[in-house]
Amino acid sequence: MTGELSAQVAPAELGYEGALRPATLAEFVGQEKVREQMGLLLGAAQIEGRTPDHILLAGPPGLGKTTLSMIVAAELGVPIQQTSGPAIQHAGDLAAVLSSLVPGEVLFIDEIHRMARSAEEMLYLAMEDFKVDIMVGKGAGATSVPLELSPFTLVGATTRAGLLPNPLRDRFGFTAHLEYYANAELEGVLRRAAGLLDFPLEQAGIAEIAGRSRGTPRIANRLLRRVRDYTLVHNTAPDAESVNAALSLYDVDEHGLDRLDREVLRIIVDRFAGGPVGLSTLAASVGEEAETIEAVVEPFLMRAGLIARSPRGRIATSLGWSHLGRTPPPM
Ligand SMILES: Nc1ncnc2c1ncn2[C@@H]1O[C@H](COP(=O)(O)OP(=O)(O)OP(=O)(O)O)[C@@H](O)[C@H]1O
Repeated sequence: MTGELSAQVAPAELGYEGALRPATLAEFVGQEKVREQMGLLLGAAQIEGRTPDHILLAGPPGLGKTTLSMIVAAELGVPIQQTSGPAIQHAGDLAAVLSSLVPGEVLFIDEIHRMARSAEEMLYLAMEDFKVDIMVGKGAGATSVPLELSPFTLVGATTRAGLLPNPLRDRFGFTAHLEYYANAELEGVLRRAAGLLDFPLEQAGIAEIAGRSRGTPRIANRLLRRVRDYTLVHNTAPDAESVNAALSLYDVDEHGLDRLDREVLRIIVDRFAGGPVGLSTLAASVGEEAETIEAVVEPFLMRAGLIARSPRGRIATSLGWSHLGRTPPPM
């Protein structure tokens, strides 16, 4: 353990998300291509008795990046240390984590695009040669002392692969692009989770939740839990009717839009006459971080065809207008 910067992950991680995390590649539902690519990468490394190439996981939140990093460690039978870009403010923070790694260990850096620039530069050498140069002293008397590291596998996760500097991106031997899950895959995620929770939700209910989960397993699992709460408290059957009642109580509409999504859409339509609206104006209007709007809300609304991006900002499509029950202005 290296203080607050990283946390050793106990195998039986507690909590709802932890309990539902698949532990092996075989249990990981969907993302066929990524699973196959990853399986090859890990298999070849194991045959040759070396650490695999460093892995970059790119994609929107909640699609399984943290889960995959743990699977990499579990499949290789090695420990994992987790940290995140924002926790690495200085090169020294990174040096402390790197020097504590045991041979073969997986280092998971979430939101790697938010790491300090000085640390990024240290990481280049560490990834390539398992070495870092530590600066000792200040000013004219400062010298750099090389430090050998244990061989390790870096698993970086980012929602913004485009923000990574090229030299860093190039040092990952494999980039997995995680895509939103198809409804059939989400049904698989939900069936697995319902089984683990001992909740006999019928197929129509599973399909209903999948359709409202925005292609995201984390959301699917969260909605499943709300539905389970509902059936427990109201003593109703684990069926589609309970799903509809529970999800309307939690303001998740039939397309999976939640309160924030609808608010963003409503502001574009009502306050800005359909747009265009710039990201920062939009974020300020709904009182949310621009990053949340950009990484979570927008991709979903765009995928659903409710908004579009123009060079001057976001605009509501005619589908977006009609989703709110408004008539789009004539073109
Ligand atoms: N392919 C999958 N099969 C089954 N469950 C999954 C899958 N992917 C994700 N999950 C579940 O979804 C939840 C969220 O996954 P995870 O935390 O790995 O997402 P993430 O992409 O790392 O998100 P973030 O970037 O926000 O941390 C976990 O509870 C995990 O069990």
